[in-house]
Amino acid sequence: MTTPALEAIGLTKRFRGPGGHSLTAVDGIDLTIGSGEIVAFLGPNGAGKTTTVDMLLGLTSPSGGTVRVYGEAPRRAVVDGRVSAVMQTGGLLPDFTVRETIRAIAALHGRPDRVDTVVERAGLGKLADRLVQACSGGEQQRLKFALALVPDPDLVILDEPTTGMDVGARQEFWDTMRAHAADGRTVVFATHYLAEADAFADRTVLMSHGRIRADGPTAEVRAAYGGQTMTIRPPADVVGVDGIDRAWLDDVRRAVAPLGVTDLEVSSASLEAAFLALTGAPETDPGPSGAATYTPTDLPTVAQEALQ
Ligand SMILES: Nc1ncnc2c1ncn2[C@@H]1O[C@H](COP(=O)(O)OP(=O)(O)OP(=O)(O)O)[C@@H](O)[C@H]1O
Repeated sequence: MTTPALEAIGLTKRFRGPGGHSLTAVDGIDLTIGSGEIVAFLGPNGAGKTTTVDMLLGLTSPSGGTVRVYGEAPRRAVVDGRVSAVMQTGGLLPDFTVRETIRAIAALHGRPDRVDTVVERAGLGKLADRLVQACSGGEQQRLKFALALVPDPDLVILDEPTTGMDVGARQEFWDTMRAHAADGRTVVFATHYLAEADAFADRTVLMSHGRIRADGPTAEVRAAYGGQTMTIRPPADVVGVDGIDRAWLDDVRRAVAPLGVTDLEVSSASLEAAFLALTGAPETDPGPSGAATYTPTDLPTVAQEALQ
């Protein structure tokens, strides 16, 4: 059997919280990630993602449980260049250029041969001679990614890697990441962005309150927790400037079929629906767009049956 990239058993981290109370940030996580997987850790603020990542990298010691990276202690795997990370925090030297920064880190790793490859892989060719202080937040984030690639790691761990990037930069970043993963590398990233997990991860591990709430192929996590979504187009006379008439919507909740609804569409719910269902966040109000979306749990059984 091949050694997994990551294996955590009963991984736990407790902190001393305000007033001396113990706070369990990570609560007995079991997790195995194989080589070549792209895995998203998805969860709201305070779910325990960063604490988990810190333990996977040996930056903080678990209060309980074990973690192995390619069968080794995390610190050993980092020293051996098998794993590297792009973290939320961690500074860059503002007076260095992008290339000088990469050269310095490559020298530290004894890998000066990697500079050109890394500049190209991270798409930094045009920025190579720019001072770090003149780079945007997104460009600096990309530079951090480049630094993580210097030791040619088998596993890259990224904590909120696209923070500060606009939509275009985010897209470019993930294109780069895909190219990196294409030759069998393992990528694990923590994110708040549901769309990123949906678009880039084969597998999603959904965390809240320090526990894993769901773990599986991203499409399955979506299907299991998001169920299905029904989109309806109401008759024109019930749509006003303020949106769809509330009384009419109540009627729809009671019985969809007799009300002249057309263009009934049933589709897979978004990962967002899964996320909301799991984290217990309030449901969004149907906007004034003239169309309304409900999860089946909103609807009476009769309406759900009509959709089967
Ligand atoms: N050093 C620390 N001391 C005390 N409590 C901490 C410490 N680090 C994290 N925590 C607490 O542990 C919990 C989990 O935090 P963590 O940063 O792992 O969550 P997260 O999912 O990464 O959140 P975010 O998405 O906001 O980064 C939170 O309640 C946090 O306040």
